Parts: sequence; C-alpha cells; structure tokens
Amino acid sequence: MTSDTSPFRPVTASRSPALTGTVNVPGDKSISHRSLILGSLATGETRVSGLLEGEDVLRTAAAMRALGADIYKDPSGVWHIFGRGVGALSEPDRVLDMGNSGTAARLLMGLVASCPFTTFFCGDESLHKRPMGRIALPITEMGAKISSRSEGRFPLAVTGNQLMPIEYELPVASAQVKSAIMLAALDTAGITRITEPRPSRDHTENMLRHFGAEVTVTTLENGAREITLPGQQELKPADIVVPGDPSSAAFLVVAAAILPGSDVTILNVGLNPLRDGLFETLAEMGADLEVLNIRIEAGERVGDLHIKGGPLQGIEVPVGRAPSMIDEYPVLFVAAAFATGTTVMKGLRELRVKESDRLATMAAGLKACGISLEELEDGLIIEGTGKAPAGGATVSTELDHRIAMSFLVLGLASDQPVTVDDGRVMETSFPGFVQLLESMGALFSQGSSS
Ligand SMILES: O=C(O)C1=C[C@@H](OP(=O)(O)O)[C@@H](O)[C@H](O)C1
Ligand SMILES: C=C(OP(=O)(O)O)C(=O)O
Repeated sequence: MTSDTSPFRPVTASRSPALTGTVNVPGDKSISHRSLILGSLATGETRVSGLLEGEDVLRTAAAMRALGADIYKDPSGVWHIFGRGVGALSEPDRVLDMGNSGTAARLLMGLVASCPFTTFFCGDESLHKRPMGRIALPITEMGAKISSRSEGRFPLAVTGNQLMPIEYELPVASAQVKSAIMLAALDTAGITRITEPRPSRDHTENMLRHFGAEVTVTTLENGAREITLPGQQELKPADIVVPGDPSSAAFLVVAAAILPGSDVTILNVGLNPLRDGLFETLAEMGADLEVLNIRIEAGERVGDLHIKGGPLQGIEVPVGRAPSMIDEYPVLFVAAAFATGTTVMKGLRELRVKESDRLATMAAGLKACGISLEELEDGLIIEGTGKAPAGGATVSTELDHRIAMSFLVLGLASDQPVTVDDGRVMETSFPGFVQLLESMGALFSQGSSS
C-alpha cells in the first residue's frame, strides 16, 4: 500500500474454541466500486447504504471525486453521490492512485477512455506487477491511446477520445475487462457487443439496469454469454443497498466449518449466482451449510448463511465453476487441508495474476504449515488427512489481503499458531476482520507467536 510506510504489523491466530454468533460482514467490494462509478455517471443524487469502506473502494471514491463527482458520507453512514451525467467527467488535476485495487484500476481505465483528456494512473507495488494489457487492448481498439511501461503495466496514462463501438471476445472470463469495455461504451455512439467464454460476475449489468439503462444478455449454446450495450444512454440515479460481501463471508464460513462445534449465522450476504461457487463446493464437501431468507435487493440476490462445524471430504472441483468463486480459492485451499482425502482444483491460471501469485503464495504457506500438496501450472492438488494440520509457520502475505485472511483462518484450527507477516493488508477488503472473528470466539494476538 503506497501511502502507509509504517513497519509491517504481524498478526497471529491460535487454536480457538468453537465459533458462535449471528453477524454481518462488510459490504460487497465489487458492488461498492460500481455504485461509486455508476452513481457518478447518473444525472442527480444516488444514495448508497452499506458501502464497503475498505481501502480499495475508498481509492475509487477519491478517483471519482478527482474526476468531478461530488461524493460525501452523512453522519448516519449513507453515502451520497451527485453524478455529472454520462460524458460529463472533468480532467483530474492529479495522478489517480489506485492503491492495491485491480478492479478500481481496470474499471477506471475503461471509464476515462471516452473522456477528452489524459488520465494518469499509479498504484502500489502489487498493482504495478498486474497485467493491464487486457484493458489496453480493447480500449485502444475503440480509439483511446495508452502510454505505459513495457507489457502495459502501471504506471500508465490513458488519453481518451471519441470512441467507436466494438465487438469483442474476451480471451478469459473477467468481469473487470467486461466492465471496463462497458464503461468505455457508455459514452460511445452505437452498439457494443462483448462475448465472454464463461459467465463472470454481472454486477455492472445489474446495476446499469437498476439505473434504467438497456443491457441485453444472451446465453449462447456453448455456455458463452453475449452482452449488448447501446451507447449514450442516460443513467437515472437510484438508491443502492450494498449486500454483505460473499467473498468476505467465505472466511467466516470456512473458519466455522473447520472448527468442530461451531454454529454461525451470517446475515444479508450477497448470493449472486455468479459469486456463490464456494458455498456450492463446501456443500459438496459435506459442510453443514444452509442458505436462508433468499430475496432480491437492488437487482441482486441476497440471503443469510447458517454454518456448523463438521467433517469435510476432498472432492474434484469442476473447472467451469472457477469464475463464480475466483477470489475464494485461497480459503478453499485451507478447507481442503482439513478435509479427508484429495481435493483437486484446476483451471486457475488467473490466480497467478491477482494481488499476488495466489497459487505460489498459498502453496508455500500451506507447505510451511505441514500440508501435503502438489502445485500445478493452473491449480493445486491438496492431500487432507482429516486431522488438523501442524501450523506453526510465519507466512508472507505479499500485499495480498486474501492470503492474510486465509492463513489466519488456518491458524484458528491448526495445532500450532500461524502468523501472517502483515495484517494491514486486510484493510483492502475487510476492515475489522480480526475484531469480528474475536467477537465470535476466535483467538488472535498482534505480533508474532515466537
Ligand atoms: O469485477 C470485479 O469486481 C472483480 C472481478 C474479478 O477479477 P477478474 O475480472 O480479473 O476475474 C475478481 O477477482 C475481483 O476481485 C473483482
Ligand atoms: C482480486 C481481487 O481484487 P482486485 O482484482 O480488485 O485487486 C480480490 O479482491 O481478491
């Protein structure tokens, strides 16, 4: 994280009693980014409750302010966004620092591609390693100009232009790339068509409809999806209630599943069918998991999760399910380490270009905690013994919030404590992670156990 130069803050998780309680997790990160961006493009005031106030989303808020939107949080916690209308953003007078956030970086590159000025972007050490060519390619084809370091990495500048609509086939299922093209297409005359090989999260499509825009989604015979977006539509402001983030709930669900006797309810969790792959997978592994009170709010499926601790079985996770649980693999690897038998997880090359190389970082930490596994080019095969792993390691989080939280969950149920070298990274997506789990019975200490 670029702005904080204080020393690392290690956090240690120790073997804990059963977890209990009824809790809420912070708001969904993907939906929070999109409410700030689309709210800034609507004509008038959008009110957002439950916005995730994690560092990634606060970067988006700061960037949208720099692009001319008026955004503030009232004393009751509701965020107010006074949008400028599609095509009415103004030139930022500073470099937009996207911190650790791939979503903020990529969506905003698409957004400014149709703006008649140059926008400069930078981020932290992790973001500077992540591939941006996947955005540069389609928006350059539409008519924008990108000046970047080699291989299209940050820092970079996007010079916007009057764009041409495109027909674009995504090489991999990526909601970030899809959304960047849709944001570029919003102020582009004509019809843009995007085909994705497998469905990726559709929050941008859902929220555009919630703001009154026309978006058509067709599922093709081979399972691919085609998204059709006519440009230059007006967005009408609409109130948004952000559900709890299923990717954050995932850590609590796995922690409860691997700690015998646990009984936890998580209220108000987003259960978009393109995000719920982890819960389906845990159920197949034998987890005692129920989904209750399913409802639709602001175009998104929401419900409550009830999870009890109990034995898990190793399984082969279907490759096609990966997009619906892409951020949950690190914590699924932890669940697999507690299961009886082999869990095979493949088709995960994308994990190598997240905040860290999540296959390599997780494999190294799991091995250090005494877990047998094989690292493949595109996945992990984990051998669970059905018993608690040894633990007892200090793991490097590599500026990756999901690595930090996954190993802390492991430490709650392993024989020896597990330390992560820097707990600050959790602020990215889950402020208050340690305190929330402590309120359920989990044992943490600041600093290293040795
Ligand atoms: O669109 C989004 O909000 C996100 C899409 C996913 O990335 P990809 O688009 O790279 O799959 C996911 O990993 C990320 O955390 C959030
Ligand atoms: C990959 C993630 O986020 P981003 O791409 O926005 O950095 C994540 O939150 O796991």
